[in-house]
Amino acid sequence: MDRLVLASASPARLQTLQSAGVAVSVVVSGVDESGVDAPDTATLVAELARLKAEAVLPLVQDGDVALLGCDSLLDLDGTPQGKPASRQEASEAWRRMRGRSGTLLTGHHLIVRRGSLTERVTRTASTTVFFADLDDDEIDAYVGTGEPDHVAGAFTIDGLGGPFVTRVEGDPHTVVGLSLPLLRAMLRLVGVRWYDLWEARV
Ligand SMILES: Nc1nc2c(ncn2[C@H]2C[C@H](O)[C@@H](COP(=O)(O)OP(=O)(O)OP(=O)(O)O)O2)c(=O)[nH]1
Repeated sequence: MDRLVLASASPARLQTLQSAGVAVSVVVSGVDESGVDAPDTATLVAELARLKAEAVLPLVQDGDVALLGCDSLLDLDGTPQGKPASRQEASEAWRRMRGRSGTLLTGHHLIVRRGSLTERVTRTASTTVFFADLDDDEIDAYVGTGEPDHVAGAFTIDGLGGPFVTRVEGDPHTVVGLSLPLLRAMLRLVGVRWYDLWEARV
């Protein structure tokens, strides 16, 4: 196993893996997330991650493969928040979030196929995110950049939203959309060592 197939259109997930030296190919699942329901946010992100990875598996050519699907949502008071549907929704989300904390949950579904054996591992990582107490003008300015439109919970920790997150408790990569230490542990459960996936380095 010398490459990971990422079943995600997320530039943040791809960048996270590439920065960690992982040889990665992207096959976007195109899964419609809208109709999927679950009793809680942790279960929902795990199910969405599973749907994405399983949708891509048949698209990957035969042979051995390690394939990962992910999904991220912000849980605020038990309510899952994905990407805002509008600028208005992003503003309303920030008015709820400011000065408080929420839990960013990222589901991971790993499929490893070796010959006729296919193994699956699903795990969810959670990181608590503490938000600065933005005033209305800051919220309007940040929402106006358009960055919140594309990210779960309408914020980033590694982009324009950086100043608006005062601290995190847990793996920060989970917030960006893919927990590297969790993926390492998942791979190990199915006999893949992290360094097997490192891009050949000169
Ligand atoms: N760079 C960055 N991206 C973030 C952050 N928080 C959330 N995101 C992004 C990661 C994902 O691209 C997106 C969450 O949406 P999804 O989990 O549905 O993934 P996405 O629709 O991007 O692609 P996919 O459904 O996997 O094909 O939000 C952050 O702090 N930094």
